[in-house]
Amino acid sequence: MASLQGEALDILAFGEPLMEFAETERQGEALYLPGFGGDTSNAAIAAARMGARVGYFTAVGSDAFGQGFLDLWDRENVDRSSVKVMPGARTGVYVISYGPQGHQFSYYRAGSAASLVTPADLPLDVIASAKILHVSGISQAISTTAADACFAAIRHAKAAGATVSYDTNLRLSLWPLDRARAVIHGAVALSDIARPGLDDAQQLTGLDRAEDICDFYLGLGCRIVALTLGKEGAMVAIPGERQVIPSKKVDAVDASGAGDAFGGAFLAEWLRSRNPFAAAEFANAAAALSTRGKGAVAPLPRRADVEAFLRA
Ligand SMILES: O=C(O)C(=O)C[C@H](O)[C@H](O)COP(=O)(O)O
Repeated sequence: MASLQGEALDILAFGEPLMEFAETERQGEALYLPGFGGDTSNAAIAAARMGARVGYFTAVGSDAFGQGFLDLWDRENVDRSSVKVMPGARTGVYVISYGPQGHQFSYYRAGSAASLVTPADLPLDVIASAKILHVSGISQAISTTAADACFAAIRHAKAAGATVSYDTNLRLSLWPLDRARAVIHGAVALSDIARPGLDDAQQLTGLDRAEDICDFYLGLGCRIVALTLGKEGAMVAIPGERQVIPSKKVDAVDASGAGDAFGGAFLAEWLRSRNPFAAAEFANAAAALSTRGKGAVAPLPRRADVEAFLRA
């Protein structure tokens, strides 16, 4: 399904999709499992699997991986009618490898189609009609034109009365910390929902404690902070109230994409209940279930899986 037939979107996400190759082994030989990644695309699919009406904006190359994404979004009920296909450009790629510290990402994305997006490419009508615009630090790290396009999209969404959600997703192999901090915090200050992860936020803010980090992002002007704490769950803060929402235990295989599973499920559930604490409990369950298989998208649960898990 290329378009949700003119229905207004709950969520429009904007960023870079990346073809994924996740390291595995068969009979002692290294093997790379193909899959799909890219933080905002992962979050879009996670939200669509939870029943939200979701669209995605980016540019893909006129190559096999770009076509693979168009087909994926169609299968996942993600409206991709505003996605640009750039002739002669390539779709980015990343490899996930696993070591004692968990997963590591290697990128093959410089000059990718998504990094060539400029503010002039933005689908302004779609942005203005969605309830939530979701972007991330990675959406802004990939190029200066993409960073500018994110700022322009955020301002356009705000002017139309939409909610802006921002996942800080710090990737120091894409940009240095000082520039990342300036851009990410500039954008978070324009956003309503901040979605940092603890490790990223400690580097970005120089603060150690989750409570102080939540206060910092509320101080930038966000209405809701949903700070993920890895295995500990999440801390959710709104002005005047803060709660730790403990994680759900599962036998985890791979945490790649767990932050995006949380983010997509959080937005989908928050739109239904407008209760950020309940949304975080739901999102914790979705994130836990997403760690039971390798790769970012394939193991993402559906709403029925999350509800059954929460009842069990
Ligand atoms: O690194 C990038 O640029 C990507 O988009 C690749 C991955 O798909 C996400 O980074 C996964 O994100 P997490 O949920 O934080 O594990």
